[in-house]
Amino acid sequence: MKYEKLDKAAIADRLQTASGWTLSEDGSAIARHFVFTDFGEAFAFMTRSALAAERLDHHPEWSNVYRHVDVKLTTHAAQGLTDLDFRLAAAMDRAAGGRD
Ligand SMILES: C[C@H](O)[C@H](O)[C@H]1CNC2=NC(N)=NC(=O)C2=N1
Repeated sequence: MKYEKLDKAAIADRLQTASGWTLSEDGSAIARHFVFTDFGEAFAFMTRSALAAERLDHHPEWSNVYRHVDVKLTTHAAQGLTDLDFRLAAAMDRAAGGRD
């Protein structure tokens, strides 16, 4: 698959509608920390996110401790951010709201 790496201006633009996500220092990834009421809610979020990731064929780097989920999104094949990262970020935001 051909991945089009976003430039600085495009990343800044996409970040405006990805509230809660922060850009890594080197600009190659976005990250968000999700907190849920308990482990069950965190894991349900991860399940919904995993299904969204499969649909997009784009996968998160993440870790889970109890009710916390740390997510980092980057496109390995492009060694930077692409449209897919922001699409997955939006899907994960919806998954956190239980709507995905
Ligand atoms: C063949 C398949 O499309 C690729 O291996 C996909 C799978 N998921 C992926 N996920 C992420 N985050 N980056 C990738 O480059 C990537 N590549």
